[in-house]
Amino acid sequence: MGREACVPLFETKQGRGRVAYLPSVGEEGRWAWITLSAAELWFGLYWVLTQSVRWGPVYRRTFRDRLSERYEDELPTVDVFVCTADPLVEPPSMVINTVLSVMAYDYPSEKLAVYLSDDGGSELTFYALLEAARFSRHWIPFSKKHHVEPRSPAVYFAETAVSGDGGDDEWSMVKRLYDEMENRIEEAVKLGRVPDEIKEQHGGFSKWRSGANSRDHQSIVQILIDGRDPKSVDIKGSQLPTLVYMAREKRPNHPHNFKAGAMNALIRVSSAISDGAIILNVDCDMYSNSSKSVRDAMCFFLDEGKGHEIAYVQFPQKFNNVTKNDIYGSSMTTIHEMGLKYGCPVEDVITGLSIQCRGWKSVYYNPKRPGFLGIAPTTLAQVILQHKRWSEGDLQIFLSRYCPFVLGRGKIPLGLQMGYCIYCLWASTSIPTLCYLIIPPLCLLKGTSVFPSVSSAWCVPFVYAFIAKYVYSAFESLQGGGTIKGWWNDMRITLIKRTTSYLFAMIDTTLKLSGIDNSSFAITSKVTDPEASERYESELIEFGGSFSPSFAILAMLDLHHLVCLVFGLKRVVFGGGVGGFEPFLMQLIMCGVLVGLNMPVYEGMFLRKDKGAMPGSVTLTSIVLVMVCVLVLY
Ligand SMILES: O=c1ccn([C@@H]2O[C@H](COP(=O)(O)OP(=O)(O)O[C@H]3O[C@H](CO)[C@@H](O)[C@H](O)[C@H]3O)[C@@H](O)[C@H]2O)c(=O)[nH]1
Ligand SMILES: [Mn+2]
Repeated sequence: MGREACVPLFETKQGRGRVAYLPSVGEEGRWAWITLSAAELWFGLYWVLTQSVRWGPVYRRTFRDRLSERYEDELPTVDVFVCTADPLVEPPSMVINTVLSVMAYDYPSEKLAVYLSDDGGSELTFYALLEAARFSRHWIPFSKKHHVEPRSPAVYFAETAVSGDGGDDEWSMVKRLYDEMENRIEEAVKLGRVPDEIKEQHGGFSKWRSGANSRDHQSIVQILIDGRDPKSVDIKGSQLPTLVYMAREKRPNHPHNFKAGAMNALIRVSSAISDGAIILNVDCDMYSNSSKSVRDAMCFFLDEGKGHEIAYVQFPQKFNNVTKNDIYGSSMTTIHEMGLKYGCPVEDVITGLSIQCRGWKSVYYNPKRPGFLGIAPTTLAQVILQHKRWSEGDLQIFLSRYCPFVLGRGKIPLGLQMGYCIYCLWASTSIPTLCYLIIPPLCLLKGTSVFPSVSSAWCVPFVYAFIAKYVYSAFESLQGGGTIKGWWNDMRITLIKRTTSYLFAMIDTTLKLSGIDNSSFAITSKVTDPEASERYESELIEFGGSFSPSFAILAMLDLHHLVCLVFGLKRVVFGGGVGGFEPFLMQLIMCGVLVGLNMPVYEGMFLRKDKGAMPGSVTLTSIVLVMVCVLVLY
C-alpha cells in the first residue's frame, strides 16, 4: 500500500450553526461568525425592547356631552401655539390654513387665543396672517353654522367641491373670498416681498427694518385680533378669538434652540396677553382635522377622577398626503410628545419624558377621526433627513443624563422606559443591520457558508425567527389598516433608514461627543414641485437631485446584493464545491429577498429616465466601487 492510503476516505465538516460552532482561529469565516452573532444578539435585545409597546395596549374614548353638561360655563382658557420657521419650505398659505382651522374650534371664542411663532421673521408670513385675520370674520361663523369639517378652508373647499356642494350661495361666497385671499398671498410669495400699497395699509409692516433677515432680527409681537376688545367680532357680531403674530429676537451668535426656543418665547408672550390655562401646540402643517379636539382634550384634563394628574394629551402624528401603499413608511405610529426642553433637536421627546418623570401622567388619544393631519415628506432625501434628525436627537437623549433608564428609574414604569428606548436606540441599529446586509451576501460570493445547512436541525431557529418576525409584522400592518404592499414598502424603507439616516446619526453623534460638530434642525420641506408630486402620487421613489452620500450607500448596498446573488448562484450551480447547495440555501434566499425588496432602487438606477431617477453620478460611483470590491474578493 502506498502513502495515499493514509489520506482519509471521508471528511466530516460541521455545519455552521451560530450557537453550535465557532470556526477556530485562522479558519475561514471566523470573523463573519463573530460579527453576525453579535448582530443577532443585539437584534434579540432590541426585539425585547420593542415588546414593551405591545404588552398592554389601551383604547380611550371621551364623553363630550358629559363635559358640556358639567363644565360648559367653566371651560378653561386655551392658548394655541403654531410654529413656523421658513416661508419657502412652509408656504404662508399653508400656515394660515392651520391657523384658521384652530381659530374655528368648537370652543368658546373668548376662551381661545391663537399665537403664530414665525422663526423666519418673514413679512410674507405676517402678511398672510393679516389676511387670515380678516378672512376669519367670515370663515368662523360659516364653519360653525354649517358644522364644517375639517376647518382648514383649503382642505374643506377641495373636498366639498368634488362632492357637488358647490350650489350653496354662502358656500360660493366664502370660497370666493378664500380663493381671492389665497391668490393675493401667493402673488406676494412669488414676488418675494409684500407690495408697497399693501404695506401702507397696515402699520405693522413698519416693524421690519431694512437689513433684518431670518437669522438676525429684533423681536416683533403684534396682536392682530384682540379677543379682550368687545369690538373684535365676526360678520355675525360674535366674539372672535385672539390672534397674535410673534417673531422672537434672533441673533447669529446666539443659539435659538429651534422649535423649543420658539415655544418658550410663546409661553412668555402669551402669559402677558391671554395667559391660557392650557396650551395646545401644532406644527404649521398640522391643521386641525376635528373641531372637537380641544373638547376631547378637556375630557381628560377636567375628569374628576384622574384629571388632576394628567400633564398632557398627545394625538398621534398623522398625515393627509400618505399614498395607499405608503412608500416612505410615514404612517408609523410614533408617539411624540409636546414640550419645551432645550438643547436637543427632538425637544418633544425629552420634554415629554421629563414631565412624566416628575410624576405627571400623559394621555395618548387616538380618536377614529384623526385630530390633526400634517404633511409627510414626499421625497426620499427628505425622509432620510428627517429620520436622521429624529434618531440623532433620540440617541443624544440616550447618551445624556436624560437616558430613560437613568432618569426614569423608579419614577416611570419599566415598560415606558423601554418604550422610549426603542426610539433612543434607533440610530444604533445601523451597525448590526449593515453587518447583516453586507456579510452573508459577501460570504456567499466567496463560498463561505454562514448559516446552518437546511438539512441541519440548527436551521430551525433561524427559519422560525425569520418567519415569525415577518408574518407578525405583516399581520400588524394589515391590522393597522395598511396593505401587504405597504408592509413590503415599509421593510424597504426601514432598511434604507437604518443604513443611511441612522448611520449618519451615529457618526454625527460621535463627532458631537468629541466636540467637532454642532446640533442643527433641518426643517422638513412642505412643498414639492408638481412633477415630483405626481411621481409621489404614483408611488415612485424620488431619488432625483445631485450626488448624495446616502443615495451612494443605498446604491452600493443594493448593487452588492445583486452581484452577490448572481455570482453566488453561479458558484452554487456550476461550482459544485464542497458541501453543495444546502449550506448556502439560506444565504441565497436572503440575497434573493433583498434583491426583490430593492427592485425600485434598481429601477431608479438603470431603467427610469424621469427627473426622480437615481442621479447618474451615484449610479456610476456605486458600480465602480462595487466592481472593485468584487474583483478584489472573488
Ligand atoms: O428653528 C425652528 C425649526 C423648526 N420650527 C418648527 O418646528 C416644527 C417642526 O418642524 P418640521 O421641520 O416640520 O419637523 P418634523 O420632523 O415634521 O416634526 C416632528 O419632529 C419635531 C422634532 O424633531 C417635533 O418638534 C415636531 O412636533 C414633530 O412634528 C415646524 O412647525 C417648524 O416650523 C421652528 O419653529 N423653529
Ligand atoms: Mn413636520
